[in-house]
Amino acid sequence: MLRVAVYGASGYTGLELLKLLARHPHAQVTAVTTRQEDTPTLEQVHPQLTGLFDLWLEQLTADEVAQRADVAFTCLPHAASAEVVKELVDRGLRVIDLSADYRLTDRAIYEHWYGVTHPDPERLTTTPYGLPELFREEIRGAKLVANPGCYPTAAILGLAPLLRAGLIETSGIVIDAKSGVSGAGRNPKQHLHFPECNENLSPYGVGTHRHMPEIDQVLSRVAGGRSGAVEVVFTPHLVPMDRGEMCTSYALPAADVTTESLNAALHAAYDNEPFISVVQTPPGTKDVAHSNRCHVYTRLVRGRVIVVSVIDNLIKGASGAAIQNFNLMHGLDETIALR
Ligand SMILES: NC(=O)C1=CN([C@@H]2O[C@H](COP(=O)(O)OP(=O)(O)OC[C@H]3O[C@@H](n4cnc5c(N)ncnc54)[C@H](OP(=O)(O)O)[C@@H]3O)[C@@H](O)[C@H]2O)C=CC1
Ligand SMILES: CC(=O)N[C@@H](CCC(=O)OP(=O)(O)O)C(=O)O
Repeated sequence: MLRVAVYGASGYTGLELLKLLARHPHAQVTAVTTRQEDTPTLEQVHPQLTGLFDLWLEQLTADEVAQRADVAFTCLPHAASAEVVKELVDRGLRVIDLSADYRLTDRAIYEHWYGVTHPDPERLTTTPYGLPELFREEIRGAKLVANPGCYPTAAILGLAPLLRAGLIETSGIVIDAKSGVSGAGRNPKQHLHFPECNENLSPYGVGTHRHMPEIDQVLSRVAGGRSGAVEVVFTPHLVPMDRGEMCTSYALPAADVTTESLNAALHAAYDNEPFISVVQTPPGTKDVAHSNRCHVYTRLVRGRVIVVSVIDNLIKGASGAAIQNFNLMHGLDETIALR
């Protein structure tokens, strides 16, 4: 049995993670942390967890956590997360970081897009990017894994097999993305207030969203330097629904591509993957809601390749992927607690 600590347990990814951990046969949650002075029970913070854990949220030092846990999930905002992660890794814990802190391998790019000094830059080049469908072997046995962002997960899963197969050009990729409001976390903000976001559809972070360099980095690696680095145009939209995420991506075909050859490349990549399905009718976010699944759909239309991918932002886009990485890091069946 692995003893598990969850940092930032009061948030949305913390909640989803705890629901999955509650049914994990090899995990026992022994610590849940908060910055707050009072110590509510998990049930008070998340009534959905009633009866599942006998735990209080606590302010704990890294030394205290190291005595109680073998593994930690850090469900914290970026920058705050790396401050904690470095202390835990130094004390021998394995860590799955749900924040963006270890995803970008270049410190200068991180500091440019996030506007903060990286608290633990030495680990940036050695931390695997936790997308098992692309980097499974690097994740196996790793001490620290960078869980991907939700939008990058959906976008990359749609585009990577087509890039790798040489079916799309590296330049000219456009990603039109949509997310439910839980993607922004539980902390209230004005644009997430019900009268502001209900019955409204709005783009944000146009040209400035920090997931753009993350997608570029991973797709450039997948393309293997073919025609230089990938630079996508990525525009996210906030959709008035609780959860779910869709990326509709457009790319230029690189060769004599057909809808059949596009589908063949996706099938070759995903037919043995437990959580990815290539579908033949346009997918919707409800098809994968509350699951660790991603559905991918592709067509060639008027000389453009279209790829649609859907995930649940809180599961395959965050906590489900974190459990998948936890399983891989510990040599367990990757699908435990996720089927
Ligand atoms: N929501 C999503 O769909 C996804 C989120 N992520 C990433 O996962 C991480 C967690 O996200 P999410 O659960 O949505 O966020 P939430 O805002 O819902 O929860 C984060 C928790 O972290 C704690 N916290 C907040 N600020 C700080 C701080 N400065 N220092 C330490 N602790 C803090 C808070 O707990 P307390 O007040 O009790 O201390 C809070 O409840 C973030 O990095 C996010 O970007 C990644 C993929 C998808
Ligand atoms: C709707 C909404 O606001 N979504 C978030 C995505 C959260 C996420 O996955 O971001 P991390 O990179 O921090 O993990 C955003 O656009 O910032």
